Amino acid sequence: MKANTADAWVQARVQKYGPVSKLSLFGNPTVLIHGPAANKFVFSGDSSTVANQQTKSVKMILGDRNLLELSGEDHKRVRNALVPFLKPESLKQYVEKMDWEVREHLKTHWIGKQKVQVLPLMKNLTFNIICTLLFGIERGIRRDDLIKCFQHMIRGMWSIPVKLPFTTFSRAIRARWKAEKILKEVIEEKRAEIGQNSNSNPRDLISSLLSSGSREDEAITEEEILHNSMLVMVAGHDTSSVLITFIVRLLANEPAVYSAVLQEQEEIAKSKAPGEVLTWEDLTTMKYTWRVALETMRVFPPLFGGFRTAVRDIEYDGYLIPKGWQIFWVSSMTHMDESIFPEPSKFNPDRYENQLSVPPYCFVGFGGGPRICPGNEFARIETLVTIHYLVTRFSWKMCSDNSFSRNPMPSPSQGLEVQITQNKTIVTA
Ligand code: HEM
Repeated sequence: MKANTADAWVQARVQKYGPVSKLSLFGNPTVLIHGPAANKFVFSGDSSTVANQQTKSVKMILGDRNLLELSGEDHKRVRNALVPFLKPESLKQYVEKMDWEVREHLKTHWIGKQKVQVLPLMKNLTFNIICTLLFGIERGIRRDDLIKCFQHMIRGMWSIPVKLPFTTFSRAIRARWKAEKILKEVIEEKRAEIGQNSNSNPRDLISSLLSSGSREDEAITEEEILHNSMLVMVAGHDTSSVLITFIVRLLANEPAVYSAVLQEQEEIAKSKAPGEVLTWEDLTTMKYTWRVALETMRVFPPLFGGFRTAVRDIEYDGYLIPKGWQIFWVSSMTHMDESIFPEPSKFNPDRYENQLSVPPYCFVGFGGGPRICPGNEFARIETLVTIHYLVTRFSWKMCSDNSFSRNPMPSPSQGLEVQITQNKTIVTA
């Protein structure tokens, strides 16, 4: 994984052993499957066939009531509480806040600089966006403390769960308790606010969760709010920061795509008065830029794949998957299948001109079925707003080479160091 040999490794296995093969991963018997039918089988499987299962480290760090650990009715109930705030109708009103976060970030970290490292900066930006929009946590000591906690927690999620002092995992567990303490204070504050003004619409995800479910079968517990807040912070900022970073890398390597994105974004920038913010309507016109993002996700999916567990003996494609075995799905084999995406190595955003031309379960950057990423619209908005300000205000060229590793998210060499020049043509505010 680390040296980015994962795609080649999967391809070699499939060539040698065929579409279904068994192996041992993390000490567990595992079946590797791929392709649209496999994706459909994994994503649409119900809790009587496949269960979602994360590693022990992930479960201990995020808590056992987070969505990834839940199945059946429990999963449905918690997901139903989470989703309303992440729907386009709710997110529409937050474009202005997102716009403000991006401009503040650029003022602090890009303007006046000659070189920047894109990936760490994008992690900082997407974390701040989540804190403001989803958790209503203002800038300051509390937010800075949370960022530090989450950095340790994310490192620990991919480590071996050894609870000895000074291990990455132990540091992650200590950070997790500190993050939980901060989030508990935030929940108490939001609860008090709701108590004082029970008729107002929820302004962030925690308030929305606290206000959800008046019926007993809809209610979500405080523990579930905590564990899912931690999940959203991790799932939300790590993935989007990788996507934005790889778009920046791609735009440096593909001049024709860069010109087309710039033209689309300049049209919008020219229609604005100095300092005027982007609106939801502006985002709906950024069609080409979003196609570039989709194509970036096809070639460099932030999530390489994932795991499920067979709840009972299951027959798949003529093979028996025994109860308790891990099922490993990978996106790259489907995304690089030339019968679905002709000339798969060619970067071609026009593939998505007609969304219906991509058959179901073939583009799985956001997963599929009942566990499809509930943050996909949130990711779309933050990506488009960020790319708008980056291309209209800066030009860049890469300082580092084109290589990247996976740990397990794709991570460009030297965090993608780029040399930047500030554009003079568009008025900045
Ligand atoms: C480019 C950005 C993103 C990518 C590529 C991405 C990708 C994915 C994928 C592939 C899954 C399904 C995993 C599986 O079925 O095993 C998933 C699930 C999830 N994502 Fe995202 N995600 C992104 C952004 C976000 C954001 C911004 C949020 C929150 C605001 C979020 C929250 C979640 C949650 C909570 C789940 C678990 C859903 C469930 O189990 O029901 N993601 N994501």
